[in-house]
This record gives sequence, C-alpha cells and structure tokens, in this order.
Amino acid sequence: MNIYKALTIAGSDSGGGAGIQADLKTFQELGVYGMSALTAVTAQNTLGVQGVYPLEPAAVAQQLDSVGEDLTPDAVKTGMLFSSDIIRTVADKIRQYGWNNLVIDPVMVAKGGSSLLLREAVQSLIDHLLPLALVTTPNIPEAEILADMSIANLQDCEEAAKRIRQMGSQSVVIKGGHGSENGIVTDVLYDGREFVYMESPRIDTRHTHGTGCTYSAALTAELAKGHSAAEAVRTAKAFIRAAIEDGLGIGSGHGPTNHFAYGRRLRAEGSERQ
Ligand SMILES: Nc1ncnc2c1ncn2[C@@H]1O[C@H](COP(=O)(O)OP(=O)(O)O)[C@@H](O)[C@H]1O
Ligand SMILES: Cc1ncc(COP(=O)(O)O)c(N)n1
Repeated sequence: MNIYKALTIAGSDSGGGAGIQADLKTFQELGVYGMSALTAVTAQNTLGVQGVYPLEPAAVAQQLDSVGEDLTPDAVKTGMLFSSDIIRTVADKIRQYGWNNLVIDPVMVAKGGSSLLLREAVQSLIDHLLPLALVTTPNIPEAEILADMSIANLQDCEEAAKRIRQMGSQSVVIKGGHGSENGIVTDVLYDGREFVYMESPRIDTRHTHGTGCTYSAALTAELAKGHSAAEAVRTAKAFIRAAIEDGLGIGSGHGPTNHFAYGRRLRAEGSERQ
C-alpha cells in the first residue's frame, strides 16, 4: 500500500479549529499521513486569541530536519509563521530538502483580529517564500497586502492574482470567503494562463474559524496524492464547503468547521449505492 505523506509547518491552535490541528485532521480525513513542525503555540478558542508564543527558529529548523532526514513528505504547506526569522529558516529548509510540492497559506490575522504575522515579516514572506510556492492561497485581505492594492470585485482579484504570481508562486488561489457578490463565494485560481472561478453559495454562519487552514490543508493532501493543482483546488473547495455546511456549533464564539463532514458524506453516498 502506498502511503502519501504531507507536512504542515504552522502554529498550534489549542481550540483545535485552525492551525496545525485543522491541518492534521484534514490530512487524516483525506487519507494522507500527517506530519507537523510547529512555529508557534497559541492559546486560542472560539472567542479569540489569548496568547501567542513563537518558537525559536532553531527549534523550527530542528523539527524540519527530523522530518526531512527521514520521512520525505509528498507535499508541504505553511500556515502561521509569525516572524522574519522563522520565515527565513523555513525557506532555507524547504530549499535544502527540495520540497517543491509546496502550498503557502500566507496567514496574517486571525478572524478575531489578532496578528499571527508581524508586519515587518510580510516582505520576508514575499522575498523568501513565495518564489518557492507551487500554490499560494491568500484570502482577500492577505491578497490586498501582498499585491498592494484594494480588492472590491472579481476583476480586482484577477489583477491581485497576477501580481502575486509575479512574485514567483506558480499558481495563486484568492479565496473568496471575505468577499460578497450576490450570496456567492468565489475562489479565483490563476496559473499564468487562465483564470478558473470556483463558486459556491455563501453559507450564512459565524462558525468559520479555521476555514483557510482547512482549505489549504485539503489542497496539500490532494497534491500529496499526485493530483494537479487544478484538480486539488476542486476537492479542497468541496471539502471546506461540506465542513462549513455541517458546522459543529461548539464554543460560544466563532466555532470551528466540521472536519468529518466531507468523508462522512462520501461514505454515506458509497453505502447508498451498494
Ligand atoms: N461563508 C462561507 N460560505 C461558503 N464558503 C466559504 C465561506 N467562508 C469561507 N468559505 C470558503 O472557505 C475557504 C477559505 O476562505 P476564507 O474564509 O476566505 O479564508 P481564510 O480563513 O484564510 O480567511 C474558501 O474556499 C472559501 O470559498
Ligand atoms: C494557529 C493559527 N493559525 C492560523 C489561524 C487562522 O485561521 P482563521 O483565519 O481561519 O481563524 C489561526 N486562527 N490560528
């Protein structure tokens, strides 16, 4: 049996809805063996972020060496990286181990407003990490910062995607969760040749904590299995749509998505057909 393996380089969310925890749950649900290198520990729940404790860059490097020298991930993703020092360390190790199947989720701010990336680190992300990416997955506010422009409609999304691609990422997906056009959420994929729009109805819920992490982890899992970026973004969209639609309703603030939902639906469809 061939085991596909994916590595997430990200922060820990004690509440379990975002960060490393969302990534590992998503890898598991999609049948991919998950590995992790922590960049920071956050004290966090559905009400917000109560504390952020970045790790020493040497601790991040050592985790990456432990994985890189032994386990050979089929795909890698980054999430919360917090500082320029951590970004440079991560970029060096990604180059050293030749991890080309790389998804960069340029996490900057948690939904409640707490900063997960120091302002001074944005340029390091652009200079050191984006040139290594197979796919970069900003949400609209992150795309505005990276592309240095405001985004009000899908034409602006296309322009921002072009600018971010010029920074070296082979493909860019601008996730549409923060936009709003007639009740439709549109993610825009640009691979340098064409724009692909992935639309779904906007689900009216406050339980969207960790949507971006979960989406980019699903994308990474599908890349690990050998699917193309165009195929992987479709599965990722279906995964996050099910996870938001079947929200768990836990916690008294912005609750997590349902990482079980996509797999449960597939299994239910399979048993109906039998
Ligand atoms: N309310 C919603 N209804 C349907 N899809 C959503 C909703 N919010 C986010 N999504 C989807 O979740 C994924 C993550 O998007 P987004 O929330 O913009 O990222 P982030 O968590 O990084 O801010 C995208 O595929 C987006 O289309
Ligand atoms: C450790 C960590 N990483 C990433 C996010 C972003 O998730 P979201 O923007 O969906 O709340 C988060 N809240 N915590």
